[in-house]
Amino acid sequence: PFNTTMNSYFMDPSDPSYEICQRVIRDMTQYGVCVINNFLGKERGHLVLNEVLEMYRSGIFTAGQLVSSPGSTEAQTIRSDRITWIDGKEPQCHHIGQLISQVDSIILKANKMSNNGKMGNYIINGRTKAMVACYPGSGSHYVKHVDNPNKDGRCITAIYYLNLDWDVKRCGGLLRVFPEGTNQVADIAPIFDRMLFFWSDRRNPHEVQPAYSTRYAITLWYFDSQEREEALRNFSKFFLIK
Ligand SMILES: O=C(O)CCC(=O)Nc1cc2ccccc2cn1
Ligand SMILES: [Mn+2]
Repeated sequence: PFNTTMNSYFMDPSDPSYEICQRVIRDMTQYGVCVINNFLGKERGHLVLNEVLEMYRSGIFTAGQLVSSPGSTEAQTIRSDRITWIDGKEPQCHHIGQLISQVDSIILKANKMSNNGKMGNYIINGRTKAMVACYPGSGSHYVKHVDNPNKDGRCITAIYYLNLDWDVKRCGGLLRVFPEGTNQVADIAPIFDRMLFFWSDRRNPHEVQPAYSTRYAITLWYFDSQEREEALRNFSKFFLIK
């Protein structure tokens, strides 16, 4: 039901369209998940994809899961994506940077527009860097997990998919979300130019099923100001400054 079919061609980055923000607020409030297709439009979507392909070719991606015993095959059992973190200001990431600011403006505008200026009772004031991930496609997957199980401050997961002609029957790589409190699952194909938002906490355990083609995605996590501040306060007590 939350799988929107609206076309939201690339909007003016400084002022995302009102209806997109309304859609995000409605779906996040009702389902905790929101899918927007044709997020950037074909042309800009391809420009972002080309930058990601170029990065992957340059070999800056690292194995997703750093395990204690290096070289163990354990990484393959938890997740086998290859990732790299960027802030979008790197010279060869201009269009990825534009995507990031487009998502920023939608999230921040939706947060302001939602009732009492909070969306899901959060006040969003920051985010992580962008994590560019690639599943190499030899059955690579990600076991069921929660992004933020212990209140580290992240409240919204935003994932932009880049995979042309993706056919789940042939390529696998389905993102399956298990929304808390219902036995309904949400199956989301990682198709080109699709934007996905979901609450990062225990409401949305999810897994990536084995992928048999190379599968690219760019993820941002948005912080709730209060939860983040609390997390940093708790975290800092581990570093007693003499
Ligand atoms: O690509 C998708 O459809 C989602 C994949 C996914 O869940 N990725 C992911 C990646 C993560 C990397 C570091 C820490 C937590 C993480 C949680 N989730
Ligand atoms: Mn995840």
